[in-house]
Amino acid sequence: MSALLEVRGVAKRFRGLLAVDHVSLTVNDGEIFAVIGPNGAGKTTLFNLIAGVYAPEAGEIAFAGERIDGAAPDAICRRGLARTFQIVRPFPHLSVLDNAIVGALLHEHDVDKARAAAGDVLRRLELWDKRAQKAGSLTLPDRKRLEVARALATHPRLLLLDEVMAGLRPTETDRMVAVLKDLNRHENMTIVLIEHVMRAVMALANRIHVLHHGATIAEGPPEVVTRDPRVIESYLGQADHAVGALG
Ligand SMILES: Nc1ncnc2c1ncn2[C@@H]1O[C@H](COP(=O)(O)OP(=O)(O)OP(=O)(O)O)[C@@H](O)[C@H]1O
Repeated sequence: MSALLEVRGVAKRFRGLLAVDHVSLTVNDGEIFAVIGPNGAGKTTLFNLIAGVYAPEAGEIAFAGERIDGAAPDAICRRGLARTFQIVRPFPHLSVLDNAIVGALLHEHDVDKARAAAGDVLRRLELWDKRAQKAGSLTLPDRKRLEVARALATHPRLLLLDEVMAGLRPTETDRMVAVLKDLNRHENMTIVLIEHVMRAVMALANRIHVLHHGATIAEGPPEVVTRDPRVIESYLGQADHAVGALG
């Protein structure tokens, strides 16, 4: 397996607080890689560094062998690295289809082709029947799926998913897990997900990276990481997470 994303010793500080403390990780082509950790551990800030929202104060980030740290978010997205946001942000007054078209137009300047590509993505995410609905009127599970659809419409090689299971019921979580597994298996989509829903992490991830106070405390296959005493103490020991992880 070859490395698609390499993060080497990145750091980011907010007013003296080291939110990401010299973190390194490598995500291989075709892998599903999870980043977990307690609230405030630095997971979203790490995504923001990878996606170009912030430039790291230390370290380097390479995507497909080329440095991307310090590049603008749209330039990084154009290279094939798409992300969703923890707080879903579709354009509420646009239809579901138009939201997906906006994503597709990043690579495809022909509007008809962008529309066709957006339609493919909406069918895959089971949103085609709702294509004419305003995004703002969707239920939470549908908004979460639209967020993934918008990222996918940009035609990425790597998807960064920030808590796409949050607030979903178990059956809706299972649906999202099935969609992501299908994308990974049939499109060879590499996926990095931040996720608190351990049932989904265990069902999806090849490897898990654990952050605590901005720093890495463990990394490895799910069955190893979830037995690591430091991970149990800092994160999985919290009742909410233990149920899903160990049940
Ligand atoms: N823009 C910002 N300005 C100041 N502090 C910030 C900013 N963004 C994040 N932080 C702080 O950095 C730390 C890491 O936050 P971050 O959102 O990356 O954690 P997280 O692991 O994603 O948490 P959660 O699971 O709650 O989403 C926290 O202490 C947070 O308060």
